[in-house]
Parts: sequence; C-alpha cells; structure tokens
Amino acid sequence: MHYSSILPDVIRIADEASERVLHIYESDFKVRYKDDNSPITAADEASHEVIVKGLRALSRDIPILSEEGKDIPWAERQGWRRFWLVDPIDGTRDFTQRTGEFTVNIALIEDGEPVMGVVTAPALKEAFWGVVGEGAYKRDRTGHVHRIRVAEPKAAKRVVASKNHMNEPTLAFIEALGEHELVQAGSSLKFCRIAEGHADIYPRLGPTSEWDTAAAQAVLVAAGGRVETLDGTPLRYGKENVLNPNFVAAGSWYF
Ligand SMILES: Nc1ncnc2c1ncn2[C@@H]1O[C@H](COP(=O)(O)O)[C@@H](OP(=O)(O)O)[C@H]1O
Ligand SMILES: [Mg+2]
Repeated sequence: MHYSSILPDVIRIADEASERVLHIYESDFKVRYKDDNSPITAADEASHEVIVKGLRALSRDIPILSEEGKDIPWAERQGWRRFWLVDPIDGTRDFTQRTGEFTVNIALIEDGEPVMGVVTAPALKEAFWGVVGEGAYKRDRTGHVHRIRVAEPKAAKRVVASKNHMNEPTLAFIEALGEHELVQAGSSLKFCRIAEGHADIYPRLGPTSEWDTAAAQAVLVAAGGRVETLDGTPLRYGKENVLNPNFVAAGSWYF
C-alpha cells in the first residue's frame, strides 16, 4: 500500500475531527466519567464519529480500533494484519482542564508496527504527521508545513513526562539522566515535541493503551526517533491486551 497517497485524506479526516472537537472545547461542555473513572465528553464521541466515517469511506476493508468504539474481541482482532488505531481525544483530562494540550490521533498499523500517523492539537492549531521511512512534518499555527527531525541532545537533557500521571519510578528515571530540564507537554504531544527537536526523552513508566501512543510513535519514528520497551524492543501493536508495557521514547542517541 502506498501510504503517502492516502496520507492527505487521513490529515483531512483528522482536521475535520479537530474542528468538531474545538467547537465543543469552546462551548460549555459537560464531563462524564466512564466505568474506569476516566473522563469523557461529547468531543470524544464527535471526534470518534467523524474519524470512523472518514476512514470507512477511505478504506472499506481496513478495520478500525478506537478508544471510543465498542470492544472488539481478540478472536476477531487476532486476524488483523493491518488496522487503523484511533484515539479520538488523547489527554481528555487536559481537555476538561482547558490546558489546550490534547490531541486527535490516527495511526495505521501493519504487522504490529505503526507505519503512518497523524496527530493534531486542535486548540494549539498544530498538526504532525509521518510515514515511517519517508519523513515527518509539522503544520504550525500559521498553516506553514515543514519537515521535522529529532535533535541531538545538549548536556542538559530536555525531559517530557506526564504531569497528570507522574510517579516514583518516572522521577527516579529522570534523576538518573543527570543534568536535565523538564519540558511541559500533555497527551501524545510529548512524542511530537521530541520529533520536532524541542525535547529529548519521554519516559513512560506507567499505564497507557495502544491508541494513546501509536500515531505519535509513527511521527517520532518517521522523524528519526525510537520508542522501546525497557527490554529494548520496539513498542508493538495489535496485542491481545491493549495496555502498553512501560516504554521510553527518544532520539537514537539514547538507545
Ligand atoms: N491507569 C491507566 N490505564 C490505562 N491508561 C491510562 C491510565 N492512566 C492514564 N492512562 C492513559 O494516559 C493518557 C493520558 O496521558 P498523559 O497523562 O500523558 O496526558 C490517557 O489518555 P486519554 O485522555 O485518551 O484517556 C490514558 O489513556
Ligand atoms: Mg488516550
């Protein structure tokens, strides 16, 4: 499959979802809580609908796994060689707290690997996309599109980590890096900040699900970075358990 030929359509679908999301973000929206106690709003649902409709029209034969879709049993998912992996809004907590640091995420997985990803940050008016092996791009708030690439770290490592989910193991990991500074970023933007050379490393020693990381991993890998579990294997997708193991995202200098 020629990913580059469908990429503009995937960006268009993410932009459509982002517009719906932003409209709700700027309204007086209500916050509800799912069974696992995580927040959800009408924006998560609207984004999910726009993305699923768009992807279905684009590729009738590629199945879709979305955080806000129904659970699909392993017996069915097991046979998927290629699928769309979607997080309609990553960083719902940032959305409800109105920090602007939330994203819309669409990834294409092939043989367990994210091969293409689009990440938009509707409130920041930024978008990132990448095709692994071809390159990664950022569209900034002025609409200007430019190629992005990971940076070589200077003496002080610029660390991005979750502020909503900070914990002892992450703090210990950061301390062990030596001289460092913290760069603030919510949701999957943490990977994108590394991809564009504004941060160096993102340790995630705590839970995430496959849809939280897939699209931004594709962007980072396309920009020359890597995302690996603590045993040094790339973070993979389409597992029976949708929870990710602990991982570190960084440029190749780290690995
Ligand atoms: N206990 C848990 N289990 C699974 N995922 C968790 C989790 N705690 C946090 N996350 C994930 O971490 C994401 C937020 O990351 P961060 O704190 O880095 O912004 C959430 O994304 P959603 O907002 O899409 O639910 C959620 O999926
Ligand atoms: Mg998420």
